[in-house]
Order: sequence, then C-alpha cells, then structure tokens
Amino acid sequence: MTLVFLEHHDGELQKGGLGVLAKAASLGGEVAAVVVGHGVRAAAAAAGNYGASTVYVVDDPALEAPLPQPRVDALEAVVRASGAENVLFAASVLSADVAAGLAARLDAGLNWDVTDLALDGGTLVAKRPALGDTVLVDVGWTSTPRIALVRSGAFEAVETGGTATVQEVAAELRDYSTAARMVEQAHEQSSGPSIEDADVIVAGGRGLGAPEGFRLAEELAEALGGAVAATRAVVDAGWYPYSTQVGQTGKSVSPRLYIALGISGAIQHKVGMQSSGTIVAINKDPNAPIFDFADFGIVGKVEDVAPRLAELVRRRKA
Ligand SMILES: Cc1cc2nc3c(=O)[nH]c(=O)nc-3n(C[C@H](O)[C@H](O)[C@H](O)COP(=O)(O)OP(=O)(O)OC[C@H]3O[C@@H](n4cnc5c(N)ncnc54)[C@H](O)[C@@H]3O)c2cc1C
Repeated sequence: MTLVFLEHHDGELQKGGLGVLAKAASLGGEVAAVVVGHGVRAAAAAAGNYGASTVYVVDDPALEAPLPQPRVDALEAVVRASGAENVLFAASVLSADVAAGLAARLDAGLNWDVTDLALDGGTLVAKRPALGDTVLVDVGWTSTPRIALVRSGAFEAVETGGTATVQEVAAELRDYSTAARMVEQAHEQSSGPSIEDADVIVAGGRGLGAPEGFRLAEELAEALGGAVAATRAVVDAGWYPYSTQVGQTGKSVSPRLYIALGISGAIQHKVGMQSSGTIVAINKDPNAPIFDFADFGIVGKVEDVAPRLAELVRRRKA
C-alpha cells in the first residue's frame, strides 16, 4: 500500500501533495492519504477526488502548529497501523523535515528530489537528477517502507472523481515532540498565485531583453490570473527572483496553461514544465527548440505579441 502525506494551508489541501497522490493512484494498487493537523477532517475528505481510497486523519489541538516532530509521531502510527510499503511526500520545508524524521524513526531509506515514479515488477522505483543535474538516474530502496520526497510540482493534481473512507487515528505524541513551540508564522506577500499553485503561468526568458521586459510577462499573467516564472538564464542574470525559476535546478510546474515568452526551450528548462497542460511559445526564431514541444507556437517578437495577447484577454473578460 502507498501512503501519501498531504499538507494543508488554511483548511485547503495543497496541490503538491495532491499531485503526488494522483501520480501514485495512476500506478495502480491501493493508495491512501494522511492528513495531520487540527480541524482538518473536512479538508481531508477531498483526497478521495485525487485517487485515495482511504484517508487517515490525525486531528488534535497539539497538531495545530505546522511543526515536524509531532507529525513524525503521527505518521509513524499510521505507517505501522496501515502497513504502508511506500510513503510519499511532495517537497516543502515542512515535508522535508517530516520525511527525514520518519526515515530515522523507522530506520527506512529516503530518496529525495524525485522527479518521477514508476513500478518495476510491482516495486516502486524513482527518477532523480544526479551528477550536478546533468543526468537523470533510477533510484530504488533496499527495504520497506520506501520513503520518497518528490520535487515540488513534479506531478499534476489530476481529479479522479472518487471518494475516500475517512479513518481517524489517535495522536500519541512523545514528550520531546511537543517541546518546540511555534512563535510566529510569516507569509511572503504576493499579489497573485505562486508558480506551484497557479493554473496559468507566463514564463519569461532572455528574449524579454532586460529586467524591464518582464513587465510584458506580468501584464499577461495579470490578465490571465496567473503567475510569472523565469528561466535560469534570466535568474542568473538577476532579472527575476530565483523562487520563480522553472527547470532542472529550479521548480517543476504543471499548470493548465504555460506561456513561454522569449524562451529557447533548453532541455534543462523543458524538464521543469513539460507536464503542463497546454504549452504556448512566442519566439522570434522559427527554429527555436521550444517549438518542438509547444502545442501552439507564435513566431514573432514578444514585445509585439504579448501586449496584444494581454489586450485580447482583457477585452474578453470585460
Ligand atoms: C546543469 C544545468 C542546469 C540548468 N538548469 C536550468 C533550469 O533549472 N532552468 C532553466 O531554465 N535553465 C536551466 N539551465 C540553463 C539552460 O541550459 C538554458 O541556458 C536556459 O534555459 C536558457 O534560457 P532562455 O531560454 O531564457 O535563454 P536563451 O537560450 O538565450 O533563449 C532566448 C530565446 O529568446 C528568443 N528571443 C530573443 N529575442 C526575442 C524577442 N524579441 N522576441 C521573441 N523571442 C526572442 C531567442 O530566439 C531565443 O530562443 C541549466 C543548465 C545547466 C548546464
């Protein structure tokens, strides 16, 4: 059985974990989810819609703050009770801590930075970048439970329309697990959705010409209600923040729509966005590699095409 840890914010299950759940369900076999927190029962049931047949809920006031150690206790109990052979996490600051703690507690193997999952003769295997991100290698485990931390946004949260049986598990927290206290939580201020959660991403590359060129990407993203992403070339040049970098050494994203403005489509960029629903590329070079895998391509200058596209979208919405 495969168990997927689902994070939640403000009563809503996060897309990263749901993507891992949907991927696990697509491989077949029994798949369950686990939600840990306080006041999370209502949110947990939604896991059925992404492929979980059972969702284990550990709901306790002591689990209100998103601290890792109490979650390790909760997961240990669920893994032991359910006999889960695979335990999967979508990478985040919290999940990385919980996965590492669980691996230590269960004396289990943990593969991290996983970008794909598959079955080999019924046994879980994973892919991850290696050797400075120059190759993708197959990785496995020598014992169970197999624990994996999947790169953020690697899988799309595909709805399956199913329902899950909710099973409550009591929280039995160790004394030392409750010794830490959350003093303050601060959230990064942003006007739109993050690239991990956005349904629409407008990504900019060197073809935007200068940092100011990103205004074109921002305007189009604003019109579409999406987020702005970037290539490594422009992040390295300091045009846009690293948190928006998509690709092998950045984030993996899978929005419904990915619009690439002045991006050549290097393999290291492609691996981070190829699972997007529809890919639209605007590039002045008809031979740019991105046109080989884009669903729609526009050969033209971004400064001509992007503002017209934004205007068309705004007019449609008005
Ligand atoms: C180990 C390693 C890891 C890497 N990791 C990543 C990663 O995570 N993410 C990533 O993105 N890259 C990564 N790279 C870099 C990658 O190989 C490419 O160099 C990078 O993606 C190129 O970015 P770009 O498309 O913005 O720039 P370029 O390759 O320079 O492409 C710019 C494109 O813009 C077009 N253009 C120019 N002017 C205009 C205009 N006015 N209108 C329309 N089109 C125009 C050009 O025709 C060109 O196709 C990595 C490389 C290595 C070696």
